[in-house]
Amino acid sequence: MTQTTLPPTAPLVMGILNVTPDSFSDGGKYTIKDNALRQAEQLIKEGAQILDIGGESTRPNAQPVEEQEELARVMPIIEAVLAEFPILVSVDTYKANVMRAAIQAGVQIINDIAALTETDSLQAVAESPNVTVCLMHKQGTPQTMQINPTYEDVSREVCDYLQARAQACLDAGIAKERIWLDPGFGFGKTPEHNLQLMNRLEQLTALNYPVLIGVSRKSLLGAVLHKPVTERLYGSLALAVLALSKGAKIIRTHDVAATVDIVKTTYAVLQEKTGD
Ligand SMILES: Nc1nc2[nH]c(SCCc3ccc(S(N)(=O)=O)cc3)nc2c(=O)[nH]1
Repeated sequence: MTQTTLPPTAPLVMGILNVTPDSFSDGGKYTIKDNALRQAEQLIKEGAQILDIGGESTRPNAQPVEEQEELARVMPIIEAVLAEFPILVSVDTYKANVMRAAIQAGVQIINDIAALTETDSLQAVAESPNVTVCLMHKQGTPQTMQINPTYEDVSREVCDYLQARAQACLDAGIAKERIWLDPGFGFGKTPEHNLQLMNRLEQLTALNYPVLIGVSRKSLLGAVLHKPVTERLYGSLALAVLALSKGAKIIRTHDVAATVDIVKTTYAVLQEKTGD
């Protein structure tokens, strides 16, 4: 088959919209619909190209949320954002029926931390003709993943897992162009594991799928900077620049305006063009 080499597209910025009471770093500021929509508007104003809407916190030790509760949280926001704003929407869920409802409502991207391994989720995405899916690596569950993360070679094992999950999608009839990969920073990794994954990110981008990275404000930065989540912007930007320089294509972040500028700047260097 002749490979059509498409012109390189600028990396995308995915803004985080948590609609969870105990969300990772917003502290549940945006649990009610109008607050969530105000935050959506803010992220779009700052230049986000994608809004990632999640109804269940998956940070370490977070408690799972029942399907009905997750639907009640995310669906009104998904429907309102899709109706009001010209922006791509992803839903951060591992539940097949939440995926189906979100796809039905018109989301363009499924962001699955479980890489379509949960019951019926691969089928839910395969039923759609065009939704994009981000397959993320994690070891264990939010309740267990940080107890004692262990690998022989974390970069190799993460790449092998994601390649296998991508193959499962291809076998289910999901086109290669619809698949993104993500190493899952902080999902069953020690700080050293996260540093190795970042330092060897080329191993993942070499698989030739768009790579999404989510390092915004995560504990790797706490381990390096010894600062709270509210003071990890500069470290988050440093990691984003490194990931972009290694070929990452989507950056998931709380801090959209700052990330938009480092994406533009890094991309200008990589293209040797100002972008005007
Ligand atoms: N594709 C994709 N989706 C994501 N959704 C989330 S929610 C963040 C959960 C969390 C918070 C904090 C830590 S920690 N202990 O490293 O600070 C780990 C996980 N993240 C990601 C990510 O990366 N990719």
